[in-house]
Amino acid sequence: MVGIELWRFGLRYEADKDPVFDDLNLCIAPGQWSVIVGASGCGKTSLLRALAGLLDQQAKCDGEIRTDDGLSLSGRVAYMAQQDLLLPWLSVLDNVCVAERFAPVGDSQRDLRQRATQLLQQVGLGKLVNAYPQQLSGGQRQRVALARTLMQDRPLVLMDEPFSALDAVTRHRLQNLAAQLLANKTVVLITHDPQEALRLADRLYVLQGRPAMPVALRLPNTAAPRVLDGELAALQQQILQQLQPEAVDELV
Ligand SMILES: Nc1ncnc2c1ncn2[C@@H]1O[C@H](COP(=O)(O)OP(=O)(O)OP(=O)(O)O)[C@@H](O)[C@H]1O
Repeated sequence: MVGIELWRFGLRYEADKDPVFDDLNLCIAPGQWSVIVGASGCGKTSLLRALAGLLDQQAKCDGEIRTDDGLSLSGRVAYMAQQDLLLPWLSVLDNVCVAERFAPVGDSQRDLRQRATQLLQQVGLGKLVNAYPQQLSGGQRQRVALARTLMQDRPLVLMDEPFSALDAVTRHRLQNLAAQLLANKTVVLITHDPQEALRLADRLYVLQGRPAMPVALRLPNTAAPRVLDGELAALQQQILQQLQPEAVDELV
C-alpha cells in the first residue's frame, strides 16, 4: 500500500497563460479509491499523468509529489489511459501479458498466461483471447485494457475513464470486478459519471476552477461498491449541479 501527497504542486503547459494547478495540496490515501470528477479540461488527466510520471516536456511542474514510504513510484504504477494503447501486432492475450513480460517476478510465462486468460474470462472476453485489437469493438478494447491493468498487480493504480465505452450492464459488472480485484490498492479513478464516482469512491473530489482545486464531497457511510439507492441519487444530483450549474438550471 502506498499513500501519496501532492505538496504545493503546480503545473503549467508552456503554450498556456494560466496554470492548470497552482499550490495544490492533496493527500491520496493508501489502500483506498480516490475518485476525481470535474468538467472537461479542468486538469484531471494532467493530474493522473503527473502521478504516473508521464507528463510531456511542455508541462512545467513545481512543488512535490511525495510517497508515505519515501520511495520512488517508478515501477509501482499501473496506468490505464483514456486511449486503450493496445499494441496492434499482439493478440488480446499477449496485450494483457505485455507489462508483466519483462517484470522480474517469479511467475512462469505459463502461470502469467493462465492468469491473463482468467482475467479475460472475468471481463467477458474469454472467446477473444486470440483475436487482435483491430477486430474488437471500442468496448471490447476497453475491457482488454482493463484486464491488462488488473494483471499488473502494482500498489498504485491510475485509471482514466476506464468504463466509459461500456454498456450499462457491463459497466456495472466490471465496476464490481475492479472494486473486488483492486481492494487494498491505492487507486485514483477519473470519471465523468457522478453515479460511477459515488458507487466506487472511498474519497471523492470535484476538481474545480483554473487553477484547479479539489473539493472533497460527502459520501454515504457504506462500503463501495454501493448500491444505487435514494441517497446516492440525491448526491448524484448535487454533483451534477456542482459540475454544471448553468446547464442544470436551464434544464429545470
Ligand atoms: N500536452 C499539452 N499541451 C498543452 N496543453 C495541454 C496539454 N495537455 C492538456 N493541456 C491543457 O491542460 C488543461 C487540462 O487538460 P486535461 O487533459 O488534464 O483535462 P481533463 O480534465 O482531463 O479533460 P477531459 O475531461 O476533457 O479529458 C486543458 O486546458 C488542456 O487544453
